[in-house]
Amino acid sequence: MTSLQKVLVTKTELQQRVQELGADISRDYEGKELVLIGILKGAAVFMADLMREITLPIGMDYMSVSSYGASSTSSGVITVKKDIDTDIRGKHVLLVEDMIDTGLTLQHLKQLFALREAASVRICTILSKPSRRLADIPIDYCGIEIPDEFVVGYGLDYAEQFRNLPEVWIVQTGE
Ligand SMILES: O=P(O)(O)OC[C@H]1O[C@H](OP(=O)(O)OP(=O)(O)O)[C@H](O)[C@@H]1O
Ligand code: HPA
Ligand SMILES: [Mg+2]
Repeated sequence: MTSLQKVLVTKTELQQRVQELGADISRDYEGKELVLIGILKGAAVFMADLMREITLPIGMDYMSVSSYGASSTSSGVITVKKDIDTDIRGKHVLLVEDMIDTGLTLQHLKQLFALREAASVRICTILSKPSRRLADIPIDYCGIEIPDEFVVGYGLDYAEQFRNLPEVWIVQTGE
C-alpha cells in the first residue's frame, strides 16, 4: 500500500526558496551566457518555476538519464536516454535537479559537461538529502535540505505517481 503521510515542504516554502535561488542565479550570471539544463523527469516542475524567477536572457534544454545497478540504489553508471540539442561549448551550464540523493547522477553529469567544454558547470537543486551522499559534489544552489525520507510531489514520483502534487510529501511505500 502506498499512502501519503504528511507534508514536509509546503507550496509557500517552495515558492519562497525558488524566488531566492532565482535572485542568486540572476546576480551571479549577470553578463554571462547561461544555459539551464533540466534533468527529466523530476526537474520539469522546478525548472518551469525557476526559469521565471531568473531576470537574465537564458537558454534552456532538457536531458533524460537513467542509472542502472543493483535494485533501487543508484550504481553511478549513467546512460543518457535523451540528450540536449544545444551546443554548450563555451557557455555556462547550470544543471537543474529536483533531488540530490547519493549525488552519483550529478557527479557523472558534471564530468560529462566538463568534457563537452562548457565554460563552467554548476548544480542547482530544490531538494537535497545530505545524509545519503556517496559522491562528494559541491551543490552551488541548494533549495532545501531534507532528512532521509522518501518524498513525492513537486516533480518527484513514486512509481511515476504524485509528480503533480504542489507540495512535497513524505510517502509510505510499503516496501
Ligand atoms: O543523487 P542520486 O542518488 O543520483 O539520485 C537523484 C536522481 O534520482 C531521481 O531521478 P529518477 O532516477 O527517479 O528519475 P525521474 O526524475 O525520472 O523520476 C532524481 O530526480 C535525481 O535525478
Ligand atoms: N523521492 C523520489 N525520487 C527520489 C527520491 C525521493 O525521496 N530520492 C531519490 N530519488
Ligand atoms: Mg524518480
